[in-house]
Amino acid sequence: MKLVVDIKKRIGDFTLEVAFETDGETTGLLGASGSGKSITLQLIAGIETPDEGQIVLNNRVLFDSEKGINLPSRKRRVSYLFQNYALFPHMTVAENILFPLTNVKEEKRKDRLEEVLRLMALKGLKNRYPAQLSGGQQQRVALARGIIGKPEALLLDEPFSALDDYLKTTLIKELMEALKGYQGATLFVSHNMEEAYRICPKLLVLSKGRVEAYGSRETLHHYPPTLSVAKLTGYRSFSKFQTLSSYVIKALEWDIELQVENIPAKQETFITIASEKIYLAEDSPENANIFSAWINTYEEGPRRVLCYLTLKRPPAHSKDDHLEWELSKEEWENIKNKPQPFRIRIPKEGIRFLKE
Ligand SMILES: Nc1ncnc2c1ncn2[C@@H]1O[C@H](COP(=O)(O)OP(=O)(O)OP(=O)(O)O)[C@@H](O)[C@H]1O
Repeated sequence: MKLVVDIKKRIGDFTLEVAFETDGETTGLLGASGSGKSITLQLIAGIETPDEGQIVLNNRVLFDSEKGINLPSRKRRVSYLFQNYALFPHMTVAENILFPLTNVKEEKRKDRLEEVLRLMALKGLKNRYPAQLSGGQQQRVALARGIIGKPEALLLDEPFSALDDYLKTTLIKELMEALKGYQGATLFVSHNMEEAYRICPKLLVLSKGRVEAYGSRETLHHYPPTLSVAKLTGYRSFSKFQTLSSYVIKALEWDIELQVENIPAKQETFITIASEKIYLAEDSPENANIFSAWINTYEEGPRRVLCYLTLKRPPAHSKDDHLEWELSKEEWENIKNKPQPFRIRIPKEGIRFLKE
């Protein structure tokens, strides 16, 4: 199962120009608001038409501007589920879900219905009307309707945005199970990195209508190529830097010299450090990249504590020059009453160079 997209579309001042290929692995579409995620899905679904390019699904050409091919939505075998899913109010849950299954024998329809009702945790609700369902249940009916016809591509535009956290987690698990057996190409738009990470082995990051990064979730998390991808993937401390010698840089915001493993490329102008990759220096035999740090403020979560460090004696700092340090509750209990400053260590291998 393969989806190949190489398209261009101008809408007003906005230009979308994206090219990527996905296989059976679910791909998460991330990017700031207005970066072109929804339009990309609409172009693949056939709701909008590209100005130029090609869309090919499992060797079937859905769109080709040069050959003049533009299959209508209903013939694409693509299911597009968007935020404002519309259920038919006068139809029951079962009727809504079965709606796309025309020309299918009654027995098969029943089997498929039972299968998707189970998958979407909707058993017992099949005779209700949409108005008698919660927002989350309605969303699951829409998902069930989207997959009942076994589309070759499933395009999900923030399908869980209306759900509370608990239900969201449960449904994400269920959806992951369902998608394991699903053979089609799946694109999943999300604003939430953690949600996308849990569901999607591959991530595609859009920025201003272009592909800024595309790769496995592990690669993008460990080696974000740009400042905005790093922000999306959860990095929170950034500094401009100056190269002092081959393997020594000066982080300007934090005013420290750091030994690094790699020589930065020309276009790389920022560095970042993962907040969980900072350690107490006490127990370390290493002596590179050790600094005095004061905790300025901290936020205590249920399992982790986030400290905002300053590497200069307070109060000579601004909010921007903080270095974020994430600790487990256990580590926090160990250090919270110790006198400051602490000695912290920033391992060379935890430092990442970023393009702007
Ligand atoms: N029908 C339209 N007419 C004019 N401009 C449009 C239209 N639809 C979308 N746009 C513009 O195209 C750009 C991309 O929109 P799109 O909805 O794809 O973004 P998105 O990444 O899905 O954003 P969000 O995360 O906010 O949903 C935006 O700048 C938007 O204003």
